[in-house]
Order: sequence, then structure tokens, then C-alpha cells
Amino acid sequence: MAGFRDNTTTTLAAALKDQRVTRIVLLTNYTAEKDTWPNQQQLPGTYLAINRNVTITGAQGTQTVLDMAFKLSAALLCGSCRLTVQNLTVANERRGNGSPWDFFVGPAGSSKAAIIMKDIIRLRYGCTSANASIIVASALKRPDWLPGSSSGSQEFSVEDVDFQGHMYPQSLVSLDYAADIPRTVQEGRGAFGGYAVWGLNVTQLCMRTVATACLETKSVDACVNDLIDQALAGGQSAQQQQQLPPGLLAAAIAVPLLIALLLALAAALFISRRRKQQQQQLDALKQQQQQRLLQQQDSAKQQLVTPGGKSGASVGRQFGTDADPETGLLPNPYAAEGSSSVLCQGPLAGGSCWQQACLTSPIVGSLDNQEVQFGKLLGQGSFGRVYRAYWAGREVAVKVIDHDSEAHASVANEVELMLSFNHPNVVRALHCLTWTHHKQADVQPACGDSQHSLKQQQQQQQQQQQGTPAALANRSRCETWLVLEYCDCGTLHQIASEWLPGEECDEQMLERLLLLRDAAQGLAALHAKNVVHGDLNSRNVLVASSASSPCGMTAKLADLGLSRVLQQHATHRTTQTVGTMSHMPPELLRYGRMSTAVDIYAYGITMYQLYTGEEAFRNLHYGQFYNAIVVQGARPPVPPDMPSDYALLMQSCWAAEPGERPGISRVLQCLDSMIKERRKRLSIDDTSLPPPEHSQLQPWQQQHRSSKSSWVPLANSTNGKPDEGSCSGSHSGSLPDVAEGTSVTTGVTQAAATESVTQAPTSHFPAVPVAAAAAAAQAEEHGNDIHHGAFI
Ligand SMILES: Nc1ncnc2c1ncn2[C@@H]1O[C@H](COP(=O)(O)OP(=O)(O)OP(=O)(O)O)[C@@H](O)[C@H]1O
Repeated sequence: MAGFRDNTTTTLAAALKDQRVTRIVLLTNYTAEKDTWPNQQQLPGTYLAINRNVTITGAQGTQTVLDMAFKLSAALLCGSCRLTVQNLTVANERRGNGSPWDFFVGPAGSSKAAIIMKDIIRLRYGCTSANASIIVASALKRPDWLPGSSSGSQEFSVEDVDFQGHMYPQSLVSLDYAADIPRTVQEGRGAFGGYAVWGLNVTQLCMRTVATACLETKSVDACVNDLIDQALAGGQSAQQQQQLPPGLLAAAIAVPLLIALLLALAAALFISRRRKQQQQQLDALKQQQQQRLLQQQDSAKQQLVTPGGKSGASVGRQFGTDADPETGLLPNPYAAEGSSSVLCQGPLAGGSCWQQACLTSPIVGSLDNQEVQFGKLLGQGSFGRVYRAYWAGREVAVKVIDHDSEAHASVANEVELMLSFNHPNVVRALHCLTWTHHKQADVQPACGDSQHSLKQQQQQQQQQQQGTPAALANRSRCETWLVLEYCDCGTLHQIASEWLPGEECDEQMLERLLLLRDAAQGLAALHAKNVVHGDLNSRNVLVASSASSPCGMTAKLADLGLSRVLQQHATHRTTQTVGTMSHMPPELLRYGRMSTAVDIYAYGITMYQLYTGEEAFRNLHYGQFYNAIVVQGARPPVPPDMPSDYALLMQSCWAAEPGERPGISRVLQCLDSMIKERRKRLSIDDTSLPPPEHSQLQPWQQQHRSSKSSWVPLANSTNGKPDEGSCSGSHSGSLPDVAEGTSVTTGVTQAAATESVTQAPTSHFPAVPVAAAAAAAQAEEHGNDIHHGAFI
């Protein structure tokens, strides 16, 4: 706790509250305590009022640190009050975002309230230099809890130039952004939140500014955070260091040192964990290779065809579907082929390799033969090819992913997550093999000598962990084979392309709703385990035949967070956009904030795409898209012929505020009641939907897609879900009213906050979920992070 001096020693909040106090001196570094400030989301309308001119200062020449932190609190300056902050280093504990001044507000429209920064060192690793930031700041809506919020957008202007001193570059902070002001202009002042900010002798605002090229492809916050990462990794340029005043120079040396120390500590922890894991992997590998060698000696029958190997004769072969009545296994279509064994010759041509890791889903059970026999190419995504294949007596799809050894741990994490799911509406991952490839010269002799290979592997892994330049230059290429449940009907996108766009035909609508319901069930399974898909769109939903499904097909979620992880490690720009931009909600675009509510937004856009057959915002480039979604709050146009219940659910899913979107269980309830209504119209007299498919591994080889129009009456069973009939839109005048979505930022794995909800029975829109928002705010304040496609 810091002390203050003005006849008394007290907290900053108490001193500001006391209207007699006009000068507050910070005796020590201070970080605003969240408990001492009124929280606007818990106590709306109670803000700390400042009704006089007041100065907060550090002792002369000390540059004490004032960290206002980011709180959902506000101190309200009167219309003509001036808050002067001087002789301080101003910080904000939030990483990329937030000016310290977003804590203070003035009355809407006030031109006289002002915050004056004087003799301030304000350190900010990254700022944006885009002119667009002014537009964004201008159009920002004041949050409901701020005074004068009814007045709409923030005001922002650059006028009465007044900044002095060294600035890098000369810039003006407005909310989360810094706007460039040409050096010829003598700095400026901006008005926002009902007050003007003046900077007098402000020595440093931004260490670096974001390149416009980054802003063209990523969100502002993602770019700022990238910049911070670079700064943390590489430090600042010598030129910039020369410009620093002595106090700042000391800070500039101490801070990176501290950060380096922390990083070293984290790296040491990480390395020791990885070593342990790798030792385990090596042990397992050793065992497998020994077994494999024994098997090879016993039998020369097992043959392997690889996508890059001697597979020409096999590619394009169709599988039979006659399962052995006793074992339930399919005959091997390649058994008679004379293909050569590539054990330890590897899928990557021209060098040696070894099988580095091998994971099998617990749902598969023990296996005698894990070799993969490849069939025809099914498709190609941004990060690999997908083949039809035969594995362990099953017809499967194998995703072959190219990556380098650096990405291996992240890929393995995502794969492990996929292997852990066993739900009928999530594509099952059955098995995974990773091959690591080294140049022939690096590995002598060629593998086959498993002992030698293991030793080499250990050495190389050690080198890589140590990050020596030679090892980094020699970073190995890897190929991961992810064995997946085969989905014989393609993607939901392909299925939807056969529908007549926009036509409200009950049968077609029912099929659409049933498949959407499947996808929602998949999401519910993910969200129940605190996993966010993070890249939901109709191309990432696969469809398989299912005799037990009313429309003969079941939709299953694919991909989870794999694509995103691969993109993070990509050394080249892919031609396709990962994390389809059109499905990204404002909070993800703006703050990189990932939560279950991100999936719900994407679900709404998917509903639009499935109804209209059109990609939302197809022709917009990134800047236009960002402006439309984040700044203007635009959404795709609702077609006039779209049924009102469908439109209502879709629109509630893409609500701007994550807390206003329905939770996945509410989405399911709505879909159930919509399905029920269509079934009634089609005179299908069963009153309930079938329960979710049993989550055991199904004998896929026995599933065949029936004709899409061959409607099977729904089983007469109950799903046990209450049907409150409140999703029928204009009929009942209400909307889904359960809000979910812990608001958290991307990055680290952790537990989600439990939420309660506020119901809005009569309103067209759900009430703001106070507890949920508070939990979200708390999560944010505590730096709670999640990672899409990962446990939260
Ligand atoms: N389990 C599967 N069963 C049947 N076909 C599949 C399976 N997984 C993928 N496919 C097919 O392979 C194609 C490529 O899939 P992949 O996941 O590599 O890329 P994508 O999802 O289309 O693109 P991206 O990786 O860029 O998101 C899919 O469009 C689909 O047609």
C-alpha cells in the first residue's frame, strides 16, 4: 500500500474522494487496489467523484510509479475540473491495452474537464500508429456504466497542440491506441470520455509502433501484443536506448533483466518438463521399436504405403465395406499389394527418420497392428493433406500434417486433447504418429539400428532444447499422421451447398436444424469440458452417415485448435485464412479475447451461411471487416424469408456483447423446439427427439448414408431437456436468455469461472448477466487466460 501526504497518510482512493485535498504526493510506488474503488459493474452509477482541481505527484525527481491498473471502476471529473498528474512514471498493468486514463471519465460533451500529464515518463512497449485508431476511438461507444453513456460515441479530436519533450514517435494516446502526430506539429490534445488529455513534457509514450502491414492482417491488439513479445524477446534498439533519460535508462535495463530472469526460470521449468516427457516418449519408442523389430522378423506380411512413398498403385483404391462378422473389422484392401515396407525409411523421402511419438485414443483399446495404409486423397487444408486410409481393421481418414520440431509440443497438445474426446458429435481422433526427419548426414547409420537412432535422437533433442544456433538451423522436419474417424458425407459446407439457398422447405429446414443440433451437441460436449473450439465454421463440421439419425447423417465437429496452433508456428503465410475471419466476434478481433461465447458467435454466423448459402462479408478486406464488425457493429443482413425463430436464435448468437449471447444449452433448447415445430408440420407425430447417440465407439464401417430425403421417424424417447417454448421468436416475443462465456484472453490454460445468470423474461434481449460479467471482469483482472481448443 502506498502512502500519501497532505496532512495525512491514506490511500489514493480516499485522498481523491476527500474534496478538501487538492494535492496528493505519492510516497512510494502505487498500484490501484481494486477493492478501494467503486466497481461499476457491481455498483452501477457509483463512481468516485472529483469535484475540484487536484494534483497527483511523485516527490520531485523520483519518478515514482503510478499504476492505475485496469479496473471496471471510474473516477468522474466534474465538467470544469483538472486532474494534474506529474513527476511520475505512469504504467498500466494491462499488457497491451489500456491507457491509464481510461480509469477516469468526464461528463459527456465536456470540453473543460482535463487531465494534464506533466513531467511524466510513460512507458508503453507497443502502440499503434494507424490513423484508423482515431476512427476506432471516435466511434467507441461509452460503456453503459459510464456517465453520459446515452450520448453514444466517444468524442475524439486532435487540436490545440501542446505536447512537449521527447516522444517516440510523437503521439497521442486515446484509449487503447496511440495516434501519430507529425513531428512538424507540436503535439496535441485529444478529447475523449468527456475530458481532454494534455501532455506537457511527456518523455516517452511508445517504445515501438506497430507496422501497418501487421494491421492489415491482424487485429490491433494482436499486433500490439506481437510487438510486446518482440520487445521482450529482443530488447529495444540501441538508438532508442540512447534517447532515454537516466531514470528511464535504469528502468530500461532493470525491466528487461527481470524479464530475462523470469523467462529463464520459465524456460528451465519448461525444459525440465519437456525432458521428462521426452524421456517417457523415448522409453515408449524404444519399446515400440523393439517390438516392431521382433514383429518384422516374425512376419514379412505387414506392408506400408505412404503418401510420399511407393504408393502410386494404391492411391485411389476404394475400400470394400464387408466387415468380418466375427471381428467386425474390414478386410485390408492392400493386403495383396506388393508394396515395400518403409519401416524406418519414413514418409519423408530422401533421408532418415524415426517414429518419434505414438499415441492411441483410449477408446480404441489395444491394437496388434497399427500400420497405416493410405488410400485416395480426400482433401487438402492449410496445413496438410487428408487421405482415406485403412488402419487397425477400420476405414479411417488420416490427416498428414507437416511441421517442424519446434511446433511438435503444441501439435502434440492439441492432438492429445482430440484423442481424449469420445463424443458422437466430435470427430474422433483414434491414433497419432509423428515422424521426425533429419538430413541423411546428420544420422549415421540409417535407422534400422534402433539403438543408434535413439542415441542420436536424444542428442539432437538435447541440442534443440539448448537452442544452440546450429541446432536451431538444423531444426527437424516432422510429419504427424493423425488417424481420424472417417466421415463419409464430407463437410457440412458441402452438404449445405446442395440445399436451395434461402428456400424455406420444411424437409430441408428440418435437415438443416438436425445437423445444426448435432453441431450444437458437439459444442456442448466441448464447453462442458471447458474447451473452446475457436474455429467453428461449416467447413470444420464433418458429416457421417448414421442409420440412427432421423436424416441419415450426423454432423461432427472437427479440427478443434489444431489449425490455429499450426498457424502460430507457420513459417510461411498460408493462402487460406485460419480461424475464418467472418466468424470472429468483435471481442476476439479487438482484444483477442477467447471464450465459449466466441463459439456461439461463430455458430450464429454458421446458421446464416447454412440458410443463405453465402459467406458473410465475403468481399471485405481486413480493415473494412474490422471497421464493420467492431466499430459499426454490422452483421449479415437477415433475409426477409428467414423463419423468425431461426432468425431470432441466429441474431442472439451473434450479439455484440459475449454476455448477451445464449449459452450452448439454451441454443440446444431452442433448436429442439424449432425441430419439434417442423416435425409437427411434416406430420411426424413423435413428440421428442432421439437422445444423443451413445458415446461408445461405433462400427463406422456399418454406417451408410441413406438418401438425404429418406426421412426416418424419430425414436420415441426423451432427451430430458426442458422445452420452455421460449425460442419461437415473434410468437412468444422472447429470446434465449441464458448467457455464458467467461470473458478471458488467449494464452494460458486455466479453469473457467462458474457463472450464474440473470433472466430477462419479458425483454427482447437478455438482461446483462451481472454475475457473469463480474466473473468475467474478475477473470480478466486476475489475468485469467484460456486457449482455444484447449482446457480452460
Ligand atoms: N475425418 C475425415 N473424414 C472424411 N473427410 C475428411 C476428414 N477430415 C478431413 N476430411 C476432408 O479433407 C479436407 C481437408 O481437411 P483439413 O482439415 O485438412 O482442411 P480444412 O479444414 O478444409 O482447412 P484448414 O485446415 O485450412 O482449416 C476436408 O475439407 C474434408 O473434405
